[in-house]
Amino acid sequence: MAAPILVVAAALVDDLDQPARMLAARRTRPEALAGRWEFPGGKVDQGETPVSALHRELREELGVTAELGREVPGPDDDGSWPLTERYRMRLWIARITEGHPEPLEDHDELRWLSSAELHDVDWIEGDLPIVTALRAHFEEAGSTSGGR
Ligand SMILES: Nc1nc2c([nH]c(=O)n2[C@H]2C[C@H](O)[C@@H](COP(=O)(O)OP(=O)(O)OP(=O)(O)O)O2)c(=O)[nH]1
Repeated sequence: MAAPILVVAAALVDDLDQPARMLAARRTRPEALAGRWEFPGGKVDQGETPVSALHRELREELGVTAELGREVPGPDDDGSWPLTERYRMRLWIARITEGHPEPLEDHDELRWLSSAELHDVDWIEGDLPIVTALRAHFEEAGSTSGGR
């Protein structure tokens, strides 16, 4: 079987070091995924690096520029998260530096979720372990912020 296709995405947060809120996006297509929530991003095109693909996707989908923080490593050898048999995903924590996010392409709604709300939306199945990992990261960041 062919190697799974690489998707790149961002966990956009309000603050890279002390994240309190993260942006989730609701998909409009394909039909099987419409209405499910995900991390903004998309496939890496031929000739693109994963990081340049991610900047392009954020610009196209949300109309924003972002600075990337650390990558959230998944269990695969290349640091990716398995999504399905067809796709694997690398994910970076990121912060918007220019623009106000709008659901320009592929999404019809955006929501900023607090750490306690991270599981309140209907995530695409393959994203659930990532959301759980991020929640632990948010809580850890919160507990080291001196209760701020
Ligand atoms: N962007 C993104 N895709 C995800 C996530 N979780 C998940 O299973 N996927 C799947 C959905 C899609 O089948 C695939 C990514 O495809 P996409 O449709 O976002 O990629 P793209 O923007 O390059 O799409 P296209 O122009 O080629 O249609 O990965 C996620 O959190 N974010």
